[in-house]
Amino acid sequence: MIKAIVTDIEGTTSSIEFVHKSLFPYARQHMRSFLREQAGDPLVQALIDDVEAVVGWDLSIDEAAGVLEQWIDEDRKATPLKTLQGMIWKTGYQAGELKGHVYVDTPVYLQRWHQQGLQLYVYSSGSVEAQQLIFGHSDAGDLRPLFSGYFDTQVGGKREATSYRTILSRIGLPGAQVLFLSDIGEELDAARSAGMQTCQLIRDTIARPALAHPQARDFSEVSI
Ligand SMILES: CSCCC(=O)C(=O)COP(=O)(O)O
Ligand SMILES: [Mg+2]
Repeated sequence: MIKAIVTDIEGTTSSIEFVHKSLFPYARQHMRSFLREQAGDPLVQALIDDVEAVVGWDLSIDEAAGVLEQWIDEDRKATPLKTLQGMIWKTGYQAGELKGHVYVDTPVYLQRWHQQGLQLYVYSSGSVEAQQLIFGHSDAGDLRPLFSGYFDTQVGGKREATSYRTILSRIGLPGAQVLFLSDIGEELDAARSAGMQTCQLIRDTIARPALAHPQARDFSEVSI
């Protein structure tokens, strides 16, 4: 019996278009000025140190901005980039320049599953702060009260089974009682390797069907 649902964001609760055409361009547009203004913040400096560790040499602020802009263009899921994006998006949401997209069925079924007593969690490459922002400032209002917890790449990459084992140990349930929702077959494969139940969301024609997993066109078709 399913007792918890862990959901991906991009392509699952929210559209890929919103992430790639609104969120990523917003972060790219503001990355350089954000780094220039916030370089004195020890957290920002530590994130730049993490970028330097990946590229293998010291970077000026402008060079770091150039690397991070390139990573945005390449859709890299690097943790320092994801943390910085969340910090930049926070300003955008607070200024009303960003509104978190969720599909119309997303709040309806999150609410229904929550009322049924299921525990709801998020696992996204976006930072925990970014996850709380998109659901806190969503088209359907503040959805954060529905969630019991959030996981990002601090637990590991989404295509690695060990990440899902870590999530299971944090949730405190066996994999057989946890359903993972995602649009990406490799993520579902990794979750299943860790023992989780899976369902692939095929929201649009961009999605690549992974026939090894049950499929749903929206949350109304997800079988609990
Ligand atoms: C938290 S909203 C931004 C999502 C994001 O940055 C991203 O890279 C999409 O990752 P996901 O794991 O949700 O597909
Ligand atoms: Mg996704």
